Amino acid sequence: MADSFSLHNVLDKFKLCLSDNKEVYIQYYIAGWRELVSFMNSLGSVFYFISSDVVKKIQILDNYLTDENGPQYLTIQSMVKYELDNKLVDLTKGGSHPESGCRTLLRLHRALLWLQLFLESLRTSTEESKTSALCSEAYNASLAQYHPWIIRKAAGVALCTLPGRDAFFDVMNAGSHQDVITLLGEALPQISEVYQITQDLYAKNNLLDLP
Ligand SMILES: CCCCCCCC/C=C\CCCCCCCC(=O)N[C@@H](COP(=O)(O)O)[C@H](O)/C=C/CCCCCCCCCCCCC
Repeated sequence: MADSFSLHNVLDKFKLCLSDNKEVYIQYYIAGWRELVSFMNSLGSVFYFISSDVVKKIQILDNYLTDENGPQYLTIQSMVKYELDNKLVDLTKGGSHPESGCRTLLRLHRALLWLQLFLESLRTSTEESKTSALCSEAYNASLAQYHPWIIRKAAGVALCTLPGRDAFFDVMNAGSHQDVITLLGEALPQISEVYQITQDLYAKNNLLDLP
């Protein structure tokens, strides 16, 4: 169990993502995902195949951020411009840039929609709600369409092991259940704004279907 995990940490990172002119800082975007990985690792080894994929994608983006062209990766907007201007994005399969920043971030971006839907359903859930059902519904409405059958099946098995609603709220480590619900209500619009800005940017540049 990651003792230091708190829902506050996740939400703080996503809050820091937006610059004054509404660009999305990659540094904080991946920091938010790191917090989520720490949460997922606390749920047990059955989630390892999911968290290891997220860790791999965080690492790819972190490498871009810290290499010599790091300043080009300050925000998602600057990354898109830099990679497209320099033909560093494979628009079809089999090119020479299979792990571009744009493609890698797109995978996390799609997962951010899942997170948004899941947290919103948790916020409005009742004591009878089952986290596994809420999580599956959010998954089916977002990420599942991009995953092959075998991944969807494995995700379904993992989701069955999720703790119940009360335990889940406790693991979020953000006060009483009412505190968690209030916090989610305050923070979800910010995650949603980060999602929407990225979605519009990718749509404008025809990047939503990168292989
Ligand atoms: C305090 C917050 C409460 C909730 C926190 C939950 C923490 C969740 C952290 C991460 C969630 C899932 C992120 C999944 C990212 C998937 C990226 C992806 O689509 N990768 C696939 C494609 O990659 P490429 O091959 O094209 O490079 C890859 O094939 C997928 C591998 C793993 C399977 C992903 C299954 C997703 C299941 C979603 C449910 C997550 C359950 C979390 C439990 C709360």
